[in-house]
Order: sequence, then C-alpha cells, then structure tokens
Amino acid sequence: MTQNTFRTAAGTAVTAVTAAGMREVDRVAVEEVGVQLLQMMENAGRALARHVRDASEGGRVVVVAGDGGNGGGGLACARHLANREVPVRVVLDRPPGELSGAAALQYRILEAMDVGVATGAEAVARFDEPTVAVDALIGYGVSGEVRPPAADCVRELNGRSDPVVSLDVPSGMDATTGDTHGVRVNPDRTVTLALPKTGVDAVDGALYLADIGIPATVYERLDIDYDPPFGDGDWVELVG
Ligand SMILES: NC(=O)C1=CN([C@@H]2O[C@H](COP(=O)(O)OP(=O)(O)OC[C@H]3O[C@@H](n4cnc5c(N)ncnc54)[C@H](O)[C@@H]3O)[C@@H](O)[C@H]2O)[C@H](O)CC1
Ligand SMILES: [K+]
Repeated sequence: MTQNTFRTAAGTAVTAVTAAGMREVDRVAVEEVGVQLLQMMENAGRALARHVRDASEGGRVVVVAGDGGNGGGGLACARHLANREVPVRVVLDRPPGELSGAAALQYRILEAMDVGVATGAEAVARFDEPTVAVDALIGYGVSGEVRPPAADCVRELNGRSDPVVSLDVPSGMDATTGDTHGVRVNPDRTVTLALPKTGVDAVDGALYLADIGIPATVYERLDIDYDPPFGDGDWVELVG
C-alpha cells in the first residue's frame, strides 16, 4: 500500500513522493537552486538528534550508520549529541576506510572529536545497556535484498528492547512501495526528511517530518503541491 498525501495534526496536507521523486527534489535543490547536500544533511542530523534526546531522556545512545547519505545524516546526529554531552557511540556497518563522500566527511569530524566508533553487527550486540538506537544504515537508496553486513545490523537493531529511531525510512524498507527488501528495521519512530515518501505509511511507530531547509521554489519547479507544513517548528508529526 502506498500513500500519496499525508496530514499534519494541524490538518496541512503534505504531498508524498517516490524515491525517484525525492532524488529529483535533491537534484533540483543542489544543481538548480544551490542548496548543498551537507547543508541538508546538517539539518537532518540536528533534527534527528533532538528526537533522540527526547527518546533517550539523557541516557546512552548508539548510532548505527551505513556509508551513504543516510549514514552521513546519522553521523551528523552523533556529533550533535556529543556536542550536548549525550553519551553516544557509533557503529558503522563497514570499516571506516570504506566510507566515501559525505559519510567520510562526517566520520572524519567524529574521529577528531574522539567519539567512539566500532564496526559490524557484533558491536551493536555489545551495547547491552539501556540505550536508544539510531537506525541510519540505509535510506531511500536501498537496492535489492539487504545484504550483510547491513542485514546483520538490522537484525541486531530489531532484537533490542530499547527504542529505535529510524532516519528517513526504516532501513530495508522500500521508500516508494513500503515493501521489505528481505529484512528491515521496525522502529519506534521515524524521522523522514523534507517530504514523506509514498511507502512510509507502512512504518511502525510514530512518523515525523523534519525540515531540512529545501525552499518552496524547488517544489514549484517540479510541480509538487507544497503548503509549508512546519509552522514555528523544525518538524511536525504526520498523522496519516
Ligand atoms: N532531500 C533529502 O531527503 C536528503 C536526504 N538525505 C539522506 O540521504 C539518503 C539517500 O542517500 P543515498 O546515498 O542516495 O542512499 P542511502 O544512504 O539510502 O543508501 C546508500 C547505501 O546503502 C547501502 N545499500 C543500499 N542497498 C543495500 C542493500 N540491499 N544491502 C546492503 N546495503 C545496501 C549501500 O552501501 C549504499 O551505498 C536519504 O534517505 C536521506 O537519509 C541527505 O542527507 C540530505 C538530502
Ligand atoms: K534508515
């Protein structure tokens, strides 16, 4: 099942887009309007960190991150948490040397900050104390059945009894259709970015939409109906 329009609690209609539609929004934002990927990622990481602080009530946090744009947002979130002295650890699904692009840039900052970073699903399992886990493994870029090592990290996340917060879409969920690519995270809340994706009506738990700073002209250029949904805040809850 897919949904083409969501609503905020205040009743504002929010258009949903497919993964391809969101990629096109990103492209127009970057290439035509000049918003940089790292600016959007910074907003994503900051908003996600705020949600995690709500969910963790000051307790420990583990951020489980992949190597793409989703992982990069998770690593930015880890930085914002550490900046607020929230005890945070990072688990990458692969060795840091395999990161590239924005995720590598985010990782380099964490390295300079001395935030603890471990690798692989066993490292997720080692976090056996109460903690909130952030799922930033894969976003709308999932392709094919989820493979190890990401698949093992997904299973470890689902085995935890503590809250899990997913960035953009639960890892392993198809952003367009809501279908599961073999295995997927079952989060307590999802913080999706800019616009809801058509598949996210399939998410478990609460669904929030975070503002990552994309101006209305981007949506106008793509003929996407857009009534700014955020009011005075940096995110809104979507109620279906
Ligand atoms: N405007 C926005 O919404 C913005 C979103 N951002 C975030 O970026 C991701 C999309 O980034 P992208 O790099 O295109 O893809 P992902 O991070 O989702 O995934 C790529 C990464 O995932 C791994 N992977 C893919 N499929 C599989 C699989 N079947 N098994 C295992 N691993 C898989 C692979 O390693 C790829 O490299 C979006 O969701 C947002 O979170 C931007 O930060 C800002 C703008
Ligand atoms: K995710």
